Amino acid sequence: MMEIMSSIERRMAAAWHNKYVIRRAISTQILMSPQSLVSLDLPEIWTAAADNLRPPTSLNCSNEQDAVVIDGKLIAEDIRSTIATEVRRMKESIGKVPGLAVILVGQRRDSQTYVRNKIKACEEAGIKSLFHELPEDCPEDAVLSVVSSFNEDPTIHGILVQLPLPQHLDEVKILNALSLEKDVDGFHPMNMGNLAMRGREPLFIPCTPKGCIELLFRFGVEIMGKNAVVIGRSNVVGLPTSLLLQRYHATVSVVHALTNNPEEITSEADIVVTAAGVPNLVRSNWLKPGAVVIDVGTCPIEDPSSEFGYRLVGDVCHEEAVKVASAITPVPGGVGPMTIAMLLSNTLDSAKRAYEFV
Ligand SMILES: Nc1nc(=O)c2c([nH]1)NC[C@@H]1CN(c3ccc(C(=O)N[C@@H](CCC(=O)O)C(=O)O)cc3)C=[N+]21
Ligand SMILES: [Mg+2]
Repeated sequence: MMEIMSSIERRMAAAWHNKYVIRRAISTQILMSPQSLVSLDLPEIWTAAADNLRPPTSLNCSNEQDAVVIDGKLIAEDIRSTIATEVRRMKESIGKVPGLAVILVGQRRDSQTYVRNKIKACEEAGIKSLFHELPEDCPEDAVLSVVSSFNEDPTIHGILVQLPLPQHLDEVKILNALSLEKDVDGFHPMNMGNLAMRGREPLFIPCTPKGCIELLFRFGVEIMGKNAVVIGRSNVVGLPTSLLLQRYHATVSVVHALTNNPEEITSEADIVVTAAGVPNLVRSNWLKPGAVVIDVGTCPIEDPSSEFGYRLVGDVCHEEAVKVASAITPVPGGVGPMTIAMLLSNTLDSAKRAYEFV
């Protein structure tokens, strides 16, 4: 009994500590923390962050309080405005701008929305974008030839093949065809391999994982030595996120559809990143009090009241989780906008590399 009590006490203390650290981080805007994956001139970003980000109205540290809802949209806007400034500086000093090519095969409505958002974000940041649309039933050669023409185009520094591709196309073959230097999604096997291996650096970190880690950095969440659980093992989110968390010295477990006791494993985590695509998968009993929860799930569910006929929900039962977690990202308005900001960041980095512009 004694032991059980002290274990509960330890958890409560940890919960309180987490909330305290995060609230203090927000109140003093540790958003000023020198750590960032957006490789821009640090002093500039951090000044901009201090100006643009408003702290939440209540900074009480009491354990009864709901989790801080991490405003990914606001942080993404801040990053995008910093990128816009960099693009302007590049244009003024060398007369060049970064260029992104987006290839969309087929007519998926969600893909069309994401692609439109990406192109709009490029425009706002002063990044040139080229959009190439191909029909659902187009042959593989047609996609490969578009990829190869963008590979050759010196004004294009990033190429994005919107996933998922239609069934008849070989995704591995198409992603392999991208020039490594232009793989701003970071999905090329060479980039992924370099992300996985110690002592190596990938040219690009995949956008969604990079956005998740950036949110942790900006909220002053310590990663080193913490238990992190990643739910999902997809090539685009789960796998690279687990690798990235290991790079920052977390102890990482990956939970997936065939895991025996996912809630038990997840409830040990200080940091939970969930990318399963299953609405309401993560309930309050999955969470350790004070955990930081990054919800990557984007499941379109039918909603006749929305103008598009659907709306996006995450993997986390938000109403329950806010009562237990210390910080949580919403869907929409959390990781999604960060993904786009990181795509622009990778495209800018790529252009800087191509022109040797510092
Ligand atoms: N090659 C490739 N690269 C990708 O990065 C890629 C992809 N394929 N295929 C699909 C997924 C999904 N994805 C999202 C990007 C932005 C939002 C986003 O901005 N979401 C907004 C809401 C958007 C809305 O309301 O429709 C939000 O969460 O607030 C969501 C999802 C990128 N993906
Ligand atoms: Mg995804």
